[in-house]
Amino acid sequence: MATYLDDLLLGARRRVEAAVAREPLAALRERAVDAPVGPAFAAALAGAGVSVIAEVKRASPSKGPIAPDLNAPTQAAAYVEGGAAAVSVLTEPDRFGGSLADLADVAALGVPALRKDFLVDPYQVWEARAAGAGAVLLIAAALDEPTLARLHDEARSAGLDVLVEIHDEAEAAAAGRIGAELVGVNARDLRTFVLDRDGFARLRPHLPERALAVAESGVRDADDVRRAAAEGADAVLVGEALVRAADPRATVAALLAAGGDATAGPATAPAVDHRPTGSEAR
Ligand SMILES: O=C(O)c1ccccc1NCC(=O)[C@H](O)[C@H](O)COP(=O)(O)O
Repeated sequence: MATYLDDLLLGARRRVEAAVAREPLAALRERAVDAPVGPAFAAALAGAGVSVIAEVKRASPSKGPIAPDLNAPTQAAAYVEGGAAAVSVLTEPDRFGGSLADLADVAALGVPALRKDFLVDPYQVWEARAAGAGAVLLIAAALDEPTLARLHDEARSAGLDVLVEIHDEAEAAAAGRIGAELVGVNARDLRTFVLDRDGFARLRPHLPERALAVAESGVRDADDVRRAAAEGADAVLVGEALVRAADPRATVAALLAAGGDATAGPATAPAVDHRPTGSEAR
């Protein structure tokens, strides 16, 4: 029986086909390398304490509509004022209500931005680059290992960082083999939507030694961030709790403080970008 994840992957393939018909890969690449490179994503997470990757999320398969009227750049600006190191933007339209326009609008703020979507084709990597993203998400559960490695290499050659998302020991090992430098443990099973709140602690020792570790999904409050910090997270990725918050700026600041960053508060300096320039990424 087809799962939600299968449907999401099928939808992604269909959107790629339609997009290629409008703009072939060669033309997209040409446009992408001429666009300014987005601020570095991974470097922004490497500071003291647990960094916050704050997500722009209007809806989800597990919850339905969450914040349907959310304005992506306004929400992202509040996150940045609260001290978020980076912003995750769901670009999947059918179940999450997102778009590449949201990604471009958020990236235009000058914040490191992650394209969070169901990537199955190099074309989507170049769409992210053209929109000004600093990173893309690759979901190990959605890709066989050769495809995961190919998309990882494509993203790196496009000058993007890659957050490799895993759910178990086998996927953690695959992340190591492909040279992942940024690995997220998603507490949410993408087929059943059940949250495994012990998953990060269980999988943390299996992550590639030098990789930054991100705890994704189900982070509700300061206690959850304290727990992630104690379990060895470098960053937490938080969606629903922030889009439902009455004051997203203050909520990010409170999560950041719980993560042990003595400098918690409004972000003042952009992250240093050590990645290739647009023409070097060509
Ligand atoms: O959120 C879902 O229901 C979902 C279902 C199937 C695939 C992916 C899904 N979410 C994407 C994410 O990974 C989360 O948006 C992200 O980690 C933030 O999670 P949360 O803080 O629990 O909103």
